This record gives sequence, C-alpha cells and structure tokens, in this order.
Amino acid sequence: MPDKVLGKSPHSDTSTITILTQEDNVTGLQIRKEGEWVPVKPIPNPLVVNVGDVIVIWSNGKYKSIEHRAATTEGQARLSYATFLVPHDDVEIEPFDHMDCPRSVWKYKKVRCGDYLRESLKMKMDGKAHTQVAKIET
Ligand SMILES: O=C(O)CCC(=O)C(=O)O
Ligand SMILES: [Fe+2]
Repeated sequence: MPDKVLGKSPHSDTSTITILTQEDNVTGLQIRKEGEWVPVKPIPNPLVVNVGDVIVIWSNGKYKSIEHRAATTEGQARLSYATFLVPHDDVEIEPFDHMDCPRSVWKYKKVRCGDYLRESLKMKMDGKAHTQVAKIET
C-alpha cells in the first residue's frame, strides 16, 4: 500500500555519520533542501553518507545533519541497509575547541552520547525536533 505508507518519517540521524546502501534503480531516499523534498537519484552500487547530529554538536552547527525520509513506490521493492557510526554511550559530546568555538558561543550543551540517543528516540520522529535535546536555550 505505498499510497498509505510513507516509508520512514522525516528525521536526521543521531549518529556521527551514517552509511546507507541503496538499490541501484529504485528511488526512495529523499533529502530536504530549502524546504523541498528532493529524491536522491539512484546510481549503480551506491553508498550514501549522511552527516548526523553528533557532527552538528561537535562543530557547533557549522556542519548540518541532513533531514531525510524514505518513501515507498508502488510495484517496486526496496531494501536499504543503514550503518550508524555512533560514539560509545559514555562519551560526552560538546562543541570542539578547535572549531574556533569558545564556550560563550556554544549553541549546544555537553551531552552524554547515550542520553542524547535515548532522549531523541523517546520523541516522535519529526524532522529535527529531537535536536532540541542538545540545544542551549537562548
Ligand atoms: O531507507 C533509507 O534509505 C534511509 C533509512 C534511514 O534514514 C534510517 O534508517 O535512518
Ligand atoms: Fe536516517
């Protein structure tokens, strides 16, 4: 029932990077660019690499995690494998000093990686709403 099922709701990954295999010839993955959903064009033997939220925090927002979703297509089976590279649960993530980032300009607070993942997973998957977990309120 592809007309009734989206596939995977919009989100950004809570990883450092994500490596995704895709089908050679079935479109499904879409990224959000300037508010529009743009399909990722299939190519032979693809590996898609997504920047995840941990890199956003480390870079104090200089690098953006991509909002994406997966859509189904009638009559076309689709399989993707996602490998999420995530620090150990106990690793504390915070903006890196060497990103020219004194504490006074931090947009993200120090969070334990496991807490960030679990707090994000508790929330409804809704684009980048879960990144609030690590944001410093202004
Ligand atoms: O199916 C895909 O290509 C994307 C899957 C995905 O975004 C995820 O598992 O986080
Ligand atoms: Fe994803």
